[in-house]
Amino acid sequence: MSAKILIVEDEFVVANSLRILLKQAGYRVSSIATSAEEAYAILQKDKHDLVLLDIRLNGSESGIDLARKLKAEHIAFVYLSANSSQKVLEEAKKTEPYGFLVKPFREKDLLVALDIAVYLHKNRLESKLRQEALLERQLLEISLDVSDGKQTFLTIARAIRTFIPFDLIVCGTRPLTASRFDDYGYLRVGFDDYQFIGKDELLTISGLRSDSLATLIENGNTDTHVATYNNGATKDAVLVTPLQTIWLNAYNFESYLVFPVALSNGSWVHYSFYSRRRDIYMQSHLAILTGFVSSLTKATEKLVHSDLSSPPTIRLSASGKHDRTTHNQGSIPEFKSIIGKHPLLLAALDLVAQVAPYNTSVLILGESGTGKESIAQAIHSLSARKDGPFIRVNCASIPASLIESELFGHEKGAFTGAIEKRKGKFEQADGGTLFLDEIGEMPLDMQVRLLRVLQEKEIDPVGGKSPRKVDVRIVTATNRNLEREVAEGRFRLDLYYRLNVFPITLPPLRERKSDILALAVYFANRFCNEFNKDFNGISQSMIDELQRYTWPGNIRELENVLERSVILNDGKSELELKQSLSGTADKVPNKVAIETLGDVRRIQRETERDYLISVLKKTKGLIRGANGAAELLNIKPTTLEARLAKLGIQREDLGT
Ligand SMILES: Nc1ncnc2c1ncn2[C@@H]1O[C@H](COP(=O)(O)OP(=O)(O)OP(=O)(O)O)[C@@H](O)[C@H]1O
Repeated sequence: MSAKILIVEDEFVVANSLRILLKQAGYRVSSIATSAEEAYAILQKDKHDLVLLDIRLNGSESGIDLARKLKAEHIAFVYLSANSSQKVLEEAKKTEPYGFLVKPFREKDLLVALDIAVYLHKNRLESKLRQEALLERQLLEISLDVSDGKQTFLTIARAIRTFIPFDLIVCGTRPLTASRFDDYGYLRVGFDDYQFIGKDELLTISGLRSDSLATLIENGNTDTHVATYNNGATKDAVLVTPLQTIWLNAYNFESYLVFPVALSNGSWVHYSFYSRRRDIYMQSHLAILTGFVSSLTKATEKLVHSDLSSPPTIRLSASGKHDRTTHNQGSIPEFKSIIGKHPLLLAALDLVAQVAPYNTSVLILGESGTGKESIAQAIHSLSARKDGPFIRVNCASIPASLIESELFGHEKGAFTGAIEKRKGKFEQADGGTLFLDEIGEMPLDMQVRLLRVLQEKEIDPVGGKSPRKVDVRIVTATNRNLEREVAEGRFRLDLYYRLNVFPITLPPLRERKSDILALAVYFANRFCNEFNKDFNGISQSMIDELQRYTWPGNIRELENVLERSVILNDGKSELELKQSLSGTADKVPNKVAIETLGDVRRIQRETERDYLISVLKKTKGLIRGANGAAELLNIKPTTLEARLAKLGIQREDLGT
């Protein structure tokens, strides 16, 4: 049956022509509402598949206000709007619309947008239902489990994490009194790595004495109700309790959400979620918790009746520090080569774990060198397709004239030079994953073909007579702002929405500087192993420099810097930088413009080249044997020769 649509538009002429257009295209238009209030009343009475929504409306509420309600109730909507200010567009984007049409639009644009909205809604709904079923099952399993209290709480935290992101989760019984302060929590310190925080730890971190904490609790108000707090957001002014202030300050949290659960004995347990990110908690998070309140209550009953004093799974070590459950990305081996614990990276990995098992298309966004390919690989390895092929295509590196046959294959004789039949990347990826890197570079005519393949799930090889079915999961990546590309006419809106079903954004390295040291040590170990050298640590001055730098080339640039440092190291001392990093403007006054990753690579190559030439000059060109350059650099002569060849260093360069 065709989709049923409600039009919310206060300009009669526009609304009426939309109605005619949609009817002609086979949609059912139930009615036209001119205000958000009227539309909401209609939607309460009658189920609709989609709402077409103007932003500016009659009445006190705007289309964006209505959209927030639609989002909470999982009703799909597409905005229709005349040119709006950047601020309005930002607000509209936060409501996660299923499409956006700017007036005046063409009939074709409208129909494509609706088609995609219906597709997206189906996908999002399916994935939401799957996730909810999983959470429900996990919570019920917890209520039947026999673990100790701390383990039970950790299991609850892990299950909820996918739905309610947090850096710290705390639970405690209420009403709260100083004599019965039993709040405790888990601080997330890795993908699946948590640190237990009880009263003692809270006192240590806050620098408070036990009696001051007691006074604070006795004299202060306590949290008594559901609340979301977003620092900086003035709209939701809530009273922050003294205890919450301690948690907020202890870890520099910016947002929190409190959710109370009523127990059968009349008492309450409060779950508090804290995050270092601003404005993260929304009504939709509370709606999720409310939806699970019955199974969460069962798990909580189990939690409060568990023996908290039984041997905890996570033990305190003699030093008072806590042993971690795992290192790196913990229980997921596919993440083991993804180093870092920054909340922005962990948030991205949560999304990866969430989407990987399904066939949903994923769009990975991030600057060059942020690890997009590594993430695409992890999505494949975590999916049921993991034994199938993982095929990568760099859309930027294939000439426009070859891209069609490269992707879809060709028959023998299809064009001059096609001397035999060739399978395209789609067919090669059959049963597996096709990773289309730098999708923003794909020519417009190929974008149409790609859209068709995504819709029909079949390909047309060049010169072929009939289409062939393919079973491929598509993961795409780009370092471009695709929305801007769409606005400037270089990327098709319909393809953008099709690919953007599940976006994952990777943070640039400068926004996760706390991961730099771990990454540097990881790369240092890797290259020392590769070049067969001992790793003697990284000098403090190099660490300081790495921390100060802004990393335009992100992790790839850091990897290159470490490779060079290891090559230039004698294997007996700490790694040094030898040459300062070149990206920070204030450090290199008259530097050449460094605008692309290519510039960074070129400078790195030149530095390494200069250094090797200076060493070769010292050894008078001698590479092998005693006092040869290889010995001075403590690398194998063959490795040095390979580097010299790669950098194009010849005898003439030594000036001898
Ligand atoms: N979190 C990480 N831990 C360890 N190594 C990483 C991590 N992220 C990326 N790398 C490494 O950094 C390098 C660059 O990563 P990758 O090629 O995945 O980036 P990219 O975003 O796809 O880059 P581009 O946009 O230029 O294609 C690779 O060698 C990868 O193995």
